[in-house]
Amino acid sequence: MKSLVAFYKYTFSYKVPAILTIIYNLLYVIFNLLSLVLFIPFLQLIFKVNDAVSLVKPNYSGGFINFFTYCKDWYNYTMNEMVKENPKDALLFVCISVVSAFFLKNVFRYGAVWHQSQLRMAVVRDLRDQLFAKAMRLPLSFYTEQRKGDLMARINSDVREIELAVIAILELVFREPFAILVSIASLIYISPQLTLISFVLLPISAFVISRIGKSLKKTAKAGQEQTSLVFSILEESISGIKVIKAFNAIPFITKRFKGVNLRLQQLNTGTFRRGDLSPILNEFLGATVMICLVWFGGIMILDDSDGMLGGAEFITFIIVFSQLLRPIQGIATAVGNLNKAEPSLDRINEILNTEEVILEQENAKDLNTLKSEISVENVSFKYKDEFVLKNIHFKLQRGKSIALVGESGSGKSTIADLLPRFYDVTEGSIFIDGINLKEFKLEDLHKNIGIVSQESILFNDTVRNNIAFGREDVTMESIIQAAKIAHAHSFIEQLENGYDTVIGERGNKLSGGQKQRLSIARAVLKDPSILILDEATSALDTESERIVQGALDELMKDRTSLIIAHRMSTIINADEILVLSKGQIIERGKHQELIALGGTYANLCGLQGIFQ
Ligand SMILES: Nc1ncnc2c1ncn2[C@@H]1O[C@H](COP(=O)(O)OP(=O)(O)OP(=O)(O)O)[C@@H](O)[C@H]1O
Repeated sequence: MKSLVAFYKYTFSYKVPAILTIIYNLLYVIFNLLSLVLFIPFLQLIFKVNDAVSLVKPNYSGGFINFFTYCKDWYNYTMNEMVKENPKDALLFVCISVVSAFFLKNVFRYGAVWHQSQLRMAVVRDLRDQLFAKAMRLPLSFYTEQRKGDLMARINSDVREIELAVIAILELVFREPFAILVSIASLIYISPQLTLISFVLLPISAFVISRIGKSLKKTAKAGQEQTSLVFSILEESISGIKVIKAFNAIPFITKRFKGVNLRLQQLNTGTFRRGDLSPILNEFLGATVMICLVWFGGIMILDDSDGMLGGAEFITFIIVFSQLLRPIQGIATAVGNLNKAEPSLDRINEILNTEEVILEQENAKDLNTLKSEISVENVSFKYKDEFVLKNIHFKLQRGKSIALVGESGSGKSTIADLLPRFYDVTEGSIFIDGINLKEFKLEDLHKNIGIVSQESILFNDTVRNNIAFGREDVTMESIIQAAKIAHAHSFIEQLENGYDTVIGERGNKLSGGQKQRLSIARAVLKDPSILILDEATSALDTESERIVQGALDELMKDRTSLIIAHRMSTIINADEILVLSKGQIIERGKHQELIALGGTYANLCGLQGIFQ
C-alpha cells in the first residue's frame, strides 16, 4: 500500500510531536494494563480468593526484566503483609495504587492527545498551504466553474481525511500493536493454554475486519466526489444569488442542490454504516471469544486437573483479555480510516501534481518597462479543439492605444488574456520590445501589466488594503494620490471609516461605479506601463460611466493600452481599432477611416447612434 508510505511521511513531517505522541501512548498502554492488574489483589481481598500466606521479602538483583518481577513480588509481598496485619489498610493501599495508576494512565493519555493535536493540525495547515499555493499557480484553463467547488472540497474535506489518517498511523503502527503485544505477553505468562485457545478464534474477526475495510474504500471515493459536486453547486449558487433571485430560480436551484445533497447523504450513510459495523461486529466477535474462554477456563478450574489455573489467574486472564479487544478494535478503526483516506490522498495529489502549463524559462529575462512596442505576430489560439483566434497580427506602439471591438465571442478577451500569459499562444508569437513574451520573468510581466475588467476583483478588507493590494512599500500619501487620480477619493472620505472602511465580500458595500474606481486606483498605484481595459465601464449606468471614464482617461495618460469595449463612444479616440469576427481581424484603422469604410464597424457605430 503505497499510500501508507505517504501517510507515514505526513505523520513524521513533524518528528518531535510525533515521537512524543508515540512515547506518551506507550506509557499510556503500560499504565492502562497496570491499572487493571493492580486491581486483582483487591478482588482477591474482597472475595477472599486466597488466604494470606507467608511470602519471602523479595530482593532486586538488577536487570530490566528482573525489575518488573521484583515490582510484582514486592507488591504481592507488601499486600500479603498488610492483609495479615490489617486487611483494611491493605484495601486502602490497593485503592491508592489503582487510583495512582489510573491517574498516570490518563496523564499520559492526555500527553499523547496534546502532541497529537499539534501534529494533526500542523499537517492539515501544511497541506492546505500547499494546495492553496498550487491553486494560485495553476493555469486559468484549470478553473472552470465546476472545478472551483471541487478544489474547495479537496482543500476542505479531503484534507480532513488525511488528518484522520495521520492519527490512524500513530495508533495503527505504534500504540495498538504495542498494546496487543503487552497484553499477549501477559496472557501467555498467565496461561499459555487459554492464550492458545483464544488465538484460534481471533483470526476470524481479523478476516471480517479486512472485508469491511475494502468495501469502505470504494464508497469513500464516491462520497468524496459527491462532496465536490455539492461544493460546486454551493459555490455557483452563492456567487449567482442575485441572478437566481431575479429569475425566481430558487426552487429550481434548490431542487438541484437537494438532488446532489441527497445522493451525498446516501453515499455517506453507506460509508458510515460500513464503518460503524466494524466495531460492532468486533465487539460481538470479541464477546463470543471471551465466553468461549470463560467456558474453557471455568472447566479448567472446576476440574482443577493439575493446579494449572487458579481463580486469581483466571480473573486476571479475563480482564487482560478484555483489554486486548480495545486495541484490536482500534486497529480496525485505523485501517478503516486509512482506507477512507486513500482516495482523498489521490484527489489531493491530483491537484498537487497538475502540470503548471505556464512556466517560466530558466534564466528568464527582466522586464523593467515597455520601451518601444508590443508585437502580436500571426497568433492563433485554441482552448480545446477549435481555434478561437486565427492569424491575429498587430503592433501596439508605446504610449498608443488599440481598441478591440466585435460581436460577443469573437475573441477579444482571449487576445487580452494572452498578453499577461494567462494562456500561451497555440501558434505564432507575441514580442515585447522584440523579445518573445515567454522569455520574460512572469513576475516582471505581471508587474508591467495593469488590468481593469468589467468585474472589479475586490476583497473583504479595508479600502486602503484593497488599493495597496499586497504591496507593503506604499505610503498612505501615494494611496490617497492614486484614489484622487481614480476619482475615488471623495467617496472614500465619506465612507464610515474612510480608507479604513471594510468594504464587504467582493466589495458588496459599494456601488458598481465605486468598485470600479477602486480597481482603477489600484491600477494607478501599480503604475504599469501596459494597460488592459476589458469592458471596464460596460456594467455601469451612464452617470457612473462618465465618472469612471474620466478616471480611466487619467489612468491611460502616457500608457500603452489595449481596450475592449462594447460602447463605441469609449474607443473613438483609440490610435487603432481592430474589428474582430469569429477570431479574425476583419477591419482595422482609425475611427474615421472605418466609418468611411462603411463596413461592420460603421454598422456597430450606427446601432449606437454614432454616424461620424
Ligand atoms: N475558458 C474557456 N474554455 C473554452 N472556450 C472558451 C473559454 N473562454 C472563452 N472560450 C471561447 O472562446 C471564444 C472567444 O471568447 P472571448 O471571451 O475571447 O470572446 P469575447 O469577444 O471577449 O466575448 P465577449 O464580448 O462576450 O466577452 C468563444 O467562442 C468562447 O466560447
